[in-house]
Amino acid sequence: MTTLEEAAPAKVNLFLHVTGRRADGYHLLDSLAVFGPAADRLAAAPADQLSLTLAGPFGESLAAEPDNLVLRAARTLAAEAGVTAGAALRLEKHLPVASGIGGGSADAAAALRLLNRLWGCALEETVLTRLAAPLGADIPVCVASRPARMQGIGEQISPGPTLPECGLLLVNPRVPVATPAVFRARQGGFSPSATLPGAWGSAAAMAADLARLTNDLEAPALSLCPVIGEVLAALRAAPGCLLARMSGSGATCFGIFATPAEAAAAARGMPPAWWAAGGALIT
Ligand SMILES: C[C@](O)(CO)[C@H](O)COP(=O)(O)OP(=O)(O)OC[C@H]1O[C@@H](n2ccc(N)nc2=O)[C@H](O)[C@@H]1O
Ligand SMILES: Nc1ncnc2c1ncn2[C@@H]1O[C@H](COP(=O)(O)OP(=O)(O)OP(=O)(O)O)[C@@H](O)[C@H]1O
Repeated sequence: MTTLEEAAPAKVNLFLHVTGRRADGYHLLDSLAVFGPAADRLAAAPADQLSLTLAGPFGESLAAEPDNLVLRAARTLAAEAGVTAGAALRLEKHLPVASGIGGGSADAAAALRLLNRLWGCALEETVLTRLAAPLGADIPVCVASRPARMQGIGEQISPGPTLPECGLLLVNPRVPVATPAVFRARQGGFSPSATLPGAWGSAAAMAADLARLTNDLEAPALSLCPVIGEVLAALRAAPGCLLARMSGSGATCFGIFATPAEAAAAARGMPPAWWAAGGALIT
């Protein structure tokens, strides 16, 4: 039987400015999303019914319920393409849940790509991106899983600067953080949109520019989950760390390094009770 597979890489917000708020309460953002160095894996085999099983180190933190984003994405695609077949889906969960690196969003986007192939729908990437938007603000950018600028509430996607080869380290203290609570805890006004170059020639140049920008959700997330401060301090103390910041609504924080090997070495130096993954940023 044919089994197809897709990787669902972590999404990392290198900066995240909250630039405004819509009448429906959703926030307008300006962010640069990049992907790597850890991923969930989704596999699909043909079947009459739609089903989902969970595996992997974080599989037990989720229930394979109908509201799992993978199944919601599958139903959305089937409805759009008029598919009546099912699929036996298996999600291997390597990314911590509710952690600011869009694990559920990456899984949903992977489901769209995977079932588009399994069911022979042949929908263009732009169509999958449009289908993704109502499922969650982070899902459109995860469809291509390529570095991209996110604006609007996340659905306006455009190419970001050309990125240098560099290393990325992700560290999560194993404390889940709920995205709506972080947006609610935010105080103060809005930030301007960022001005970005067309390309960064080195990790150091990228880190220097990013240091002038912020993650506006870092302060509210810290107020709800103080251990984030310890994660940031550990990253800043790691040899070769050029910049440390929180991703998305937290609690995962990232460090930028000149090389993937330095990021992987720094991962081995993090406290064993935390989740850490170091390697290459997908350019
Ligand atoms: C913080 C980010 O991770 C940055 O990439 C995303 O904006 C969040 O994306 P997400 O988790 O896919 O968000 P959704 O599942 O669509 O929304 C969860 C909740 O976050 C808040 N939310 C989300 C996105 C956004 N632009 N403004 C918001 O205010 C809303 O309260 C919403 O009910
Ligand atoms: N396949 C899935 N993987 C992870 N979470 C899922 C999935 N399906 C549904 N969810 C629900 O979505 C919520 C958010 O999970 P997710 O891991 O995507 O958050 P996040 O990393 O904070 O995302 P973001 O960076 O987009 O804010 C979880 O609380 C979980 O109950």
